[in-house]
Amino acid sequence: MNIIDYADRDMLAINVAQVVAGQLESVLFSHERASFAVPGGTTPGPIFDALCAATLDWSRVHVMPTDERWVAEDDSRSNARLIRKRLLTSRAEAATLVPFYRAGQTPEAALDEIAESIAPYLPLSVLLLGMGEDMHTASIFAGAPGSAEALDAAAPPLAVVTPETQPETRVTLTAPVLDGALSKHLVIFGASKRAALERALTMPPEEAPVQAVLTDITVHWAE
Ligand SMILES: O=C(O)[C@H](O)[C@@H](O)[C@H](O)[C@H](O)COP(=O)(O)O
Repeated sequence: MNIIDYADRDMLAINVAQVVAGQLESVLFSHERASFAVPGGTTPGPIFDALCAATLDWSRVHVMPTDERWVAEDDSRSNARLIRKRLLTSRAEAATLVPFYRAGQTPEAALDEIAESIAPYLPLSVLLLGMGEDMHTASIFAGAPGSAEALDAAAPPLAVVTPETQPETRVTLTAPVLDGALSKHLVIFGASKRAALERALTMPPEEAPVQAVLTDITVHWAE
């Protein structure tokens, strides 16, 4: 795990966008397409704002959420909504979103169909993750129903997790898929998340799910 400290969040957003754009572009030099999984929450927005203007062949990039709250895309909590609004705009509008939410279906019933829709894009070319102060990442929340399955080394690509701290059920990429990404980035802001990451290094994944994806990852941190 490599940690890069930035002078401020703007510097971080610009640099992470440049690094990710470069990694996507180099994948596209030797592959027909590239896949990019991104988190929800408040962290990625500024990175998306910088990345969406990058000059690369976005028409060959498939973007998916690392996890989705099981809400309609017009719901303010939807990650697909965040991605469409902040990332798939400007030059990146040409990219393809691979959404998880399926209207009228339960997460459990939709899981196989979603797994089929993401299968062509695995392993992930580039992964961007966030982390909660409780050391969850994607929607793998310690102790939540479904998280043990999501952390299993033999887990299928997706799991349904129902964190009691969250207002809705989640569908998340599982640890093997996240950890198997070819280029991995974790972005965290603030002293408390930095301390939480340090704690996670001394804990098992069952108690600190982010621990399951920390091999060969670049952590980007700003106050
Ligand atoms: O859907 C989500 O919410 C994210 O995928 C989740 O894993 C997020 O990265 C963390 O909860 C951190 O959220 P903040 O960026 O808001 O701190």
